[in-house]
Amino acid sequence: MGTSSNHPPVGIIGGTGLTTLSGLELTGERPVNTPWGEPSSSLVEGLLGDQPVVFLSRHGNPHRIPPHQVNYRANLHALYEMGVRTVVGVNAVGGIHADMGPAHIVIPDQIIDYTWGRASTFFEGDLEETTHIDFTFPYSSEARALLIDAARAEGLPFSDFGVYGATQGPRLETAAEVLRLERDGCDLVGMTGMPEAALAAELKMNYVCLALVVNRAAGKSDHIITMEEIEAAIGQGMSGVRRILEISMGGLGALTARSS
Ligand SMILES: CSC[C@H]1O[C@H](OP(=O)(O)O)[C@H](O)[C@@H]1O
Ligand code: HPA
Repeated sequence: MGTSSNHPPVGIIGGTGLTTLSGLELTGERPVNTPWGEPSSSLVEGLLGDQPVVFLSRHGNPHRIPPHQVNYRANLHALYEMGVRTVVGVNAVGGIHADMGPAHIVIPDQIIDYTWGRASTFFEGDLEETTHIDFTFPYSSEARALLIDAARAEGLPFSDFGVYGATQGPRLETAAEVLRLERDGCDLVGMTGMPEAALAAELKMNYVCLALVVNRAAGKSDHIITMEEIEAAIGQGMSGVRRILEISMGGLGALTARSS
């Protein structure tokens, strides 16, 4: 067994195509419960290099929870209780920007939230005061820089910018909806980026999105979207995502908690 750094564990929330994290030297696995209910999966503890990691599968393992039914509050709270202060959310996305085709990696810098009806805050119920967190920059700039450096070092096809449009799902979008997202300034579309990012911010955790484009968004190619093309893009691109995680992990572990 390898030796562990003294850094707190980094949380990795794996999405479509990343239900388990190969390369993790396992140190434990436990089911947990939280005041917000059960997380999507048990929490898998291990080492990536010498960095402690806690891995959680957003859609469960096996993949069975649709995006609008993920218990995002339980997921983030469970990671927080394990000592995690920096979280990487790995997401499969549709590419809207012309340069963001299948197997392209994106480290986005902004979000627009189109989801509805999801439990999206920890600040509700019997409160002593209302709380409005700042969310100007939803992703940690330090964590983004580490992922960008790793993608560059590996020579992977990637973009260091992008607006993630979070839709409700579970259906994919219409072509007109994607045109609207594009007019709004979205470069990517996915179904799970929110409220995950906002809940991490409420807990003062650093949060960063590592997105793999698995299809061109609806209407942006000459064909409809198929699961076959999505699986092919995952097969082509997820190894790069894993490499970025491996390379950046020590730096992510060294980050201090979000200041605002
Ligand atoms: C057609 S795949 C859609 C599915 O994949 C993405 O999940 P995740 O962000 O967890 O990787 C997307 O948000 C949908 O849930
Ligand atoms: O085209 C998409 N739309 C929404 N979510 C997605 N997740 C992967 N591809 C897509």
